[in-house]
Amino acid sequence: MDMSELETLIFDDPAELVATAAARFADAVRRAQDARGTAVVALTGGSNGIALLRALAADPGSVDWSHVEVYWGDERFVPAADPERNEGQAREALFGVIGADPARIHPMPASDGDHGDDIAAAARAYAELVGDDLVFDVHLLGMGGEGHINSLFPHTAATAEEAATVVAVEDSPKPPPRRITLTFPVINRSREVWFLVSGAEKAQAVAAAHDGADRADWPCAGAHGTERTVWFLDPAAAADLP
Ligand SMILES: O=C1O[C@H](COP(=O)(O)O)[C@@H](O)[C@H](O)[C@H]1O
Repeated sequence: MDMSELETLIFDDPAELVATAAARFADAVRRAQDARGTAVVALTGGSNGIALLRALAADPGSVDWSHVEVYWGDERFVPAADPERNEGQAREALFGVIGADPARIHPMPASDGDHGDDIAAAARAYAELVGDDLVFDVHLLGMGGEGHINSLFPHTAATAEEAATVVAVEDSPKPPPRRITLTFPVINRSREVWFLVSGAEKAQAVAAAHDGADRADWPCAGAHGTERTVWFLDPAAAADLP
């Protein structure tokens, strides 16, 4: 773990976890807007990441989305209409519901988009969009049982990346194999990094991250906010914590 403030919160169940994370997300956005005019966030896919967006859609007044710039931490490099896309799931859960301004929503390219099937060009284009100075107010993360976050899997070049902010992944161990992901250099300049994690199959990774494991073995151990790192857990995911 790093030196930024660490909070580990354990909720009775995933529904309570998501409801609290959504309320805190709305607060964090408001604070960022008060401080800087616009909030900048990175979203995640996965069960809790999409449930959080649904919770925000149920209370549309909680966030002024006209002053939020929305990016993604990772994406599956498949056609835009593929139901596996984090972006499509987010539109269905939230952005289509509230009629978000498309100019504020910055999805990662799809394999039938401007760059066609050229995943390297697509990753470069997203890196240009993110640039060298963008700082997320909140970067949401889901996590896999082997500790992957975004599409940063154990013992891969993407997880070891120290320079590029966005890379292409061609052989993800979790399907689909072709993905685009933000890397540690940009994740770790986020003000706040929030993990949304539930389920017994995640317990070992949660414990490894809290124990300061090597990010090559457990990528979740390498992500932290410059101001705050928050773990939103259910009891099953927290079961191996001391
Ligand atoms: O592959 C992915 O999985 C993680 C975690 O998903 P979950 O359903 O187990 O919570 C997700 O955060 C990531 O964005 C996605 O690409």
